[in-house]
Amino acid sequence: MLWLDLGNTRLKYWLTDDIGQIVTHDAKQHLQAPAELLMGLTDRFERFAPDFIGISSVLGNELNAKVSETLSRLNIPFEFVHVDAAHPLMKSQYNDEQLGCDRWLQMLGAVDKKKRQCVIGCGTAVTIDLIDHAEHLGGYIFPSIYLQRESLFSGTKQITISNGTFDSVGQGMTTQDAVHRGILLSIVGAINEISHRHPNFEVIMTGGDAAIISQHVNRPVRLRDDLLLNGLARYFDHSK
Ligand SMILES: Nc1ncnc2c1ncn2[C@@H]1O[C@H](COP(=O)(O)OP(=O)(O)O)[C@@H](O)[C@H]1O
Ligand SMILES: CC(C)(COP(=O)(O)O)[C@@H](O)C(=O)NCCC(=O)O
Ligand SMILES: [K+]
Repeated sequence: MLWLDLGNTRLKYWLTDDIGQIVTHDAKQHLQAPAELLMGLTDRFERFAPDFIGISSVLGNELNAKVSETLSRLNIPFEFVHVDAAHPLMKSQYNDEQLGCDRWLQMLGAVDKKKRQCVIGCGTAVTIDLIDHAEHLGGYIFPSIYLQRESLFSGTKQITISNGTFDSVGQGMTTQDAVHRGILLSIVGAINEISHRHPNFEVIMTGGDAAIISQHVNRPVRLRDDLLLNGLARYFDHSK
C-alpha cells in the first residue's frame, strides 16, 4: 500500500507491505505544488507496485484535482479520505464538513474507547482535540510557531525577520528572544491550560514541531509519529 498525507507544508508518504510494516517513508516540503512533487516520486512508487493508494489531504479541491490527475497515470486505484463523524471507532460532535481530515485521522489513529485523550497535532497549524471514550468533544486551532512569527514580522515595523530558535519560555531581554519565547509560551501555555482543565486526559502529540513544543509541557506527553498513518490504515480497513 501507498499512504499519502498532504499537509499545508509537507507531503509525507509511507509504503507498507502485506502485513502493514513500513518499507520506506519520507516527508518533503511541497511548496504548494504537491502534484509536481508527486510526479517526481512516481518512479519510486512504481518500483514498489502498491495495489492501493490511500490519501489524506487538507489542500482543497483545486490541488486535490491536480494530485488525482498525477496519480491517475500510475494505474493504481486511489482514494481520498472523507471525514465520517459517525465512524464506528469514533463519534464526533464537530462540524464534519469542516473538520480537517488530517486532524480527524490523527484522532482515529490514536482513539482508544477505554481512555480520555487529548490529541495535539503540531504542523502548519497546531490543533488540540479532546476525545472522551471514543467521542470527539471538539478542539482548538492555533497558528504554528512559524506562522505566528511570520505574522509579527509582516504586521510590525520594528520586529524584523530573524532566525532565532524556539527553545525557551522564560522572559526575553532582546526583541529576538521576546518574540520566540512569547510565541512558544502561547502554544505551551495553551496546552498546559487545557491539560489543567482536563487532568484525566492522556496527552498525545504528533507532527513536525511536536518535539520542540513537548519539552515545555508540564505533563507527561506521549510523542507518536505514526498517528496519521495508523488512522489511514484504520479508515481503509473499515471502508472496505
Ligand atoms: N525538513 C523539514 N522541512 C520543513 N519543515 C520541517 C522539517 N522538519 C521539521 N519541520 C517542521 O515541521 C512543521 C510542519 O509539520 P508537518 O507535520 O509536516 O505539517 P503539515 O502537516 O502542516 O505539512 C514545520 O513547521 C517545520 O517546523
Ligand atoms: C487545522 C488544519 C489547518 C491543520 O493542518 P496542518 O497543520 O496539518 O497542515 C487542517 O486540519 C484544516 O485545514 N482543517 C480545516 C478546519 C478545521 O479542522 O476545522
Ligand atoms: K487556509
